[in-house]
Amino acid sequence: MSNEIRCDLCVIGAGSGGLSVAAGAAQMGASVVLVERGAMGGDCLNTGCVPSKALLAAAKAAHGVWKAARFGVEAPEPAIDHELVHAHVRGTIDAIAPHDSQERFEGLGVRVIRAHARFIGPDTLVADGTTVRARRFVLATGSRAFVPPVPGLDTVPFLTNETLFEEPRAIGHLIVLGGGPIGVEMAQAHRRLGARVTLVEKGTILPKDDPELVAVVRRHLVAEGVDLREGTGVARVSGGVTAVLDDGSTVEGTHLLVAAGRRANVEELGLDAAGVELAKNGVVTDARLRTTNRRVFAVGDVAGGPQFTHVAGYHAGIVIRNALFRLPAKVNYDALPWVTYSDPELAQVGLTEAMARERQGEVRVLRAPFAESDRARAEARTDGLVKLVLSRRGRVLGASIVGAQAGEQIALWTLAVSKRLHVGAVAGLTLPYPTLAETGKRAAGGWYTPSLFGERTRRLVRFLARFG
Ligand SMILES: Cc1cc2nc3c(=O)[nH]c(=O)nc-3n(C[C@H](O)[C@H](O)[C@H](O)COP(=O)(O)OP(=O)(O)OC[C@H]3O[C@@H](n4cnc5c(N)ncnc54)[C@H](O)[C@@H]3O)c2cc1C
Ligand SMILES: NC(=O)c1ccc[n+]([C@@H]2O[C@H](COP(=O)([O-])OP(=O)(O)OC[C@H]3O[C@@H](n4cnc5c(N)ncnc54)[C@H](O)[C@@H]3O)[C@@H](O)[C@H]2O)c1
Repeated sequence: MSNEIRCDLCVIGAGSGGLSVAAGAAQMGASVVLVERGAMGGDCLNTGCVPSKALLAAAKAAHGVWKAARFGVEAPEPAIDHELVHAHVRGTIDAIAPHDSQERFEGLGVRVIRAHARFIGPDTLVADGTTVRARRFVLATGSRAFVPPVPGLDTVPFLTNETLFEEPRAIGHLIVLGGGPIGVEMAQAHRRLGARVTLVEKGTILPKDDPELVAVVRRHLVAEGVDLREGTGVARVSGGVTAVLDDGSTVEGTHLLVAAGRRANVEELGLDAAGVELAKNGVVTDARLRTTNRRVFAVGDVAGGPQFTHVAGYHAGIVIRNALFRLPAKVNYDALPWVTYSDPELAQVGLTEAMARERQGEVRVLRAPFAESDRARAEARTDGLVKLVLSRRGRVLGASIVGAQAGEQIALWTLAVSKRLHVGAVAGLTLPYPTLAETGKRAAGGWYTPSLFGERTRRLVRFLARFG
């Protein structure tokens, strides 16, 4: 039976971006229709952030047992029950799912349609026989794993983020194709859970991060037994599963994980009919996240920018201001943080040293190692570094942290970058002792070291001492 709905806002995709737009708009009084063809919660909840972080937590627990002897705690070799690990991953998703559920959104007043959406005109789409006419649309259709044109890949079984977390059995030898955040996180997780792992990256791992800090992550991966092959791609695959690399070597594995980047979901959406133009990986958007059809906005992975859940949430705020309040809010990624949840974690906000030098020419770089942190020593987590990139006058342009809880520590520096603070704002803080965050303060203090402990200060102190 066909019917027609008119609404203020129609959101396509119930992932991180679409749910944030729908929840915000509905609670602000807009009439909202949300169309989702798959599971509510999208990639992040079902096949991305949540299961990967749950798996990493299990892997960290196993690693903790191996490391316990370092503290004088003798423990037998950890036995991994893969079905229980899988149950933990599933249980974590299930615990979060109600927040993203159809019931919750209907409770907020959102009309939810569980079907594939396709535009049939610039202001009309159809989903499961329902025609939706909306004042504004939000495209939040996300992305999926990019499968590179490697010869033989169409003949062998391979895993992606969509199937990896469904595997309840032990993996013998995992070959990971791609050394971005997915490849690195999943390589370490599986190694720690007992698999042999070979990670093949045609360039260098984590290329968007500062190489000086990436080196620390690399050292840990190798020390834990990940067979890291950088600078060589996978030339072809066959059987179940043999990978021949560009350098001529052969890797025999039991499973292959393809983690070679993402492709935006733009197919079969009727974007032609809507007048929405495609970009290289997603749709064309302006700084206000408007597509080439001014009624249609795009958020999250399909918008063609950085692909993170917190970016999708940030986009949602921009679109709500534009679409509901007609405010010309624009995206700005200057203070965008990101974290790779390897162990040690790797976190970045603002400019890396290389980016800052390219854009600003002269910059100051300050460093402090975790090895000088009393807390890091107590916890035997001394391998880490805080690196600050400052303008000539001391404004914080960027911060990079590798080490324990780097992802938590980057919050302070996100504030510093977004508020364009002088490094003295952090150097002057009193932070609780002993915390890892003190390392950041120590790095910041480096700005003052040359003048504070220099000859001029010494002369001044001696001079003032004469007055009693
Ligand atoms: C393994 C992995 C780990 C990750 N870890 C992190 C992390 O730790 N931190 C982080 O910030 N980011 C992480 N990400 C990235 C993060 O998951 C994405 O950036 C985020 O999910 C993007 O949200 P989105 O709303 O754009 O898309 P999605 O969450 O993918 O949602 C899109 C939704 O649209 C639906 N859809 C598509 N087409 C249609 C259609 N035609 N009709 C109806 N519905 C449609 C899909 O079914 C899907 O539910 C990770 C990603 C992966 C793969
Ligand atoms: N912690 C997090 O926030 C987190 C975690 C996972 C994913 N993500 C998001 O998901 C996105 C996708 O992650 P990803 O790791 O799939 O992609 P990516 O694009 O970041 O990395 C893919 C890597 O695969 C390599 N590669 C491509 N083809 C290859 C080949 N034939 N042989 C060898 N190497 C090859 C590329 O050189 C690249 O380094 C990330 O960019 C990130 O935005 C975020």
